[in-house]
Amino acid sequence: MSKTDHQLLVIFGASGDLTARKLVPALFNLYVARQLPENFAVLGVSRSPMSDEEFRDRVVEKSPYLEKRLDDLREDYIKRFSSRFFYEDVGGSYEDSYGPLKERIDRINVQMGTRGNYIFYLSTPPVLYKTIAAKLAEQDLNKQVEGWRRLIVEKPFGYSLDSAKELNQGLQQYFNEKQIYRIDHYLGKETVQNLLVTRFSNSIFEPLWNRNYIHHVEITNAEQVGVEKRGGYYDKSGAVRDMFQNHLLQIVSLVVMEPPISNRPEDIRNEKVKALKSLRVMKSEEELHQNTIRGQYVASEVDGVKVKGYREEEGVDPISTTETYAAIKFYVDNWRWEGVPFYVRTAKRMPTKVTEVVIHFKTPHHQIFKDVGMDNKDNKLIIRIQPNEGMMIKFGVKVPGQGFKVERANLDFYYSSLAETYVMQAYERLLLDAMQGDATLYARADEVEAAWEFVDPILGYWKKGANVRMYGYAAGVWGPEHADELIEGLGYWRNPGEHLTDDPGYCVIC
Ligand SMILES: NC(=O)C1=CN([C@@H]2O[C@H](COP(=O)(O)OP(=O)(O)OC[C@H]3O[C@@H](n4cnc5c(N)ncnc54)[C@H](OP(=O)(O)O)[C@@H]3O)[C@@H](O)[C@H]2O)C=CC1
Ligand SMILES: O=C1O[C@H](COP(=O)(O)O)[C@@H](O)[C@H](O)[C@H]1O
Repeated sequence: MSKTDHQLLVIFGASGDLTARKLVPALFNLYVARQLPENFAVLGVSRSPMSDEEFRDRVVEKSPYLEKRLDDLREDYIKRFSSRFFYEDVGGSYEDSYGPLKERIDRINVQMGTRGNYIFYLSTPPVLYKTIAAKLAEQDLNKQVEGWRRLIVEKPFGYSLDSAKELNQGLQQYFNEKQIYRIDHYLGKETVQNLLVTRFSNSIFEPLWNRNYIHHVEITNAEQVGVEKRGGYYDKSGAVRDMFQNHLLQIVSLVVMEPPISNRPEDIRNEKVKALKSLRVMKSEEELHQNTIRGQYVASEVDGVKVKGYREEEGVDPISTTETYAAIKFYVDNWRWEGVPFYVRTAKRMPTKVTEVVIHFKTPHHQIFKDVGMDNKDNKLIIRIQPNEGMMIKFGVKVPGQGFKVERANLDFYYSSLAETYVMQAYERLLLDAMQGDATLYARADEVEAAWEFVDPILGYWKKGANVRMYGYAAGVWGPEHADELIEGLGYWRNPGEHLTDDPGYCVIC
């Protein structure tokens, strides 16, 4: 295990939702698992005035997100964790001098023995990222003189290719790329990392991982919830910016990439960039029309409960044209993937929460059991990212008895079977990596820009509006039916249930 230096984590936007709901619970789990360094402190920064005690109450001692865990622990243990938290407000805006903040950081550094090692975590609205970086630099807080300095940036990384470039340049003016950690919480998921291990630590998958054996690749990211309380943010974003440009293209890059020469961060990230750059950018309106589908959930009833339509959600424009469903078909222009279609969809208000990658293998070239087999004889590898994380291979076997009746069987693995292994949540893993200076699971500037290169024309085409349909779909169904037509030759998506084995095409041998 890598060594974790003594350090101070400074969170900008510390009065916000992300800090309370994700960051502090992740730090707490690391603390309980004894993964935090001995000298570790957190300084929360926001505009709201708050004392250290009020901040400690809010994010630790009276936090609804820690409530259950705290009930099981001794009070002095919780107090010890909580006493590492401090708070400083930056006045009415983030634009005033950070002189007082620097003095506070210096004092905490001495008091807590954090040796000048600072992580600055930007969890504010993104418009402030560059300002905060500039203000930190004004106080030399970007300079690695006595300790190291790192900057973690929350998504979204831009709103378009141009704004992403502007943001990257803005940050790189003050921090060098090696100091910048762009967080994508999907990369912190064990099962997403397992894509690398499955592909590159086995000799049985990689020889088949190409156009000769793979018919198509299907990736589904479905959420049961709607936009919840984030309507204001989501309406300016939509499914493509919120999920596809970042999380799903990160998954695509891991499926598509060539084997890296080592597991060093830069070797892996170089291959991911190459993968993203090889996605065929759709240019003509015809291509965009044929290969992209957008939708929006409408009011309906799910299990007898009335569910609001997207346009009725709080913070959403009643005539909004923001998509809550996106399905995109595309190709990858390189030696390995030429001619293999990728189908990727993401949506809110689906029947269940599930994310999975399905590799559909080609049917055998010469089929001697054709007359006695099943309707659909393709082999599949299903990689379940969440929930009930695991993997399953579908293959044909002979039904015992006379003749050659073929049935499909499953070979499966569930992460839950590794019962003794503690599986870290995404933010735990990513925070710990940044604390240890490991950027493998963070997005590099060129990765983000390559993803935007692919996404920009889709959003541009949709924005034009004319002739681009917005399909309504009832909450609780698998999106617009029209999306099935995207999958040529198959005509339907795998609409998975909560469990890996929930599949209409699944059949046991009886
Ligand atoms: N919440 C989530 O689940 C996720 C959030 N993110 C990203 O993380 C970041 C933080 O998200 P979240 O915590 O939900 O955001 P919040 O809306 O809860 O706000 C975060 C902080 O920013 C400050 N703030 C809000 N509006 C302004 C403003 N106009 N000017 C200056 N400061 C402002 C607030 O503090 P104060 O008013 O006290 O200064 C608050 O502490 C965002 O970039 C978001 O996109 C990414 C993934 C998931
Ligand atoms: O980044 C985001 O991710 C969540 C989904 O994350 P998951 O880990 O629960 O799959 C999504 O709800 C949110 O809209 C988006 O901003």
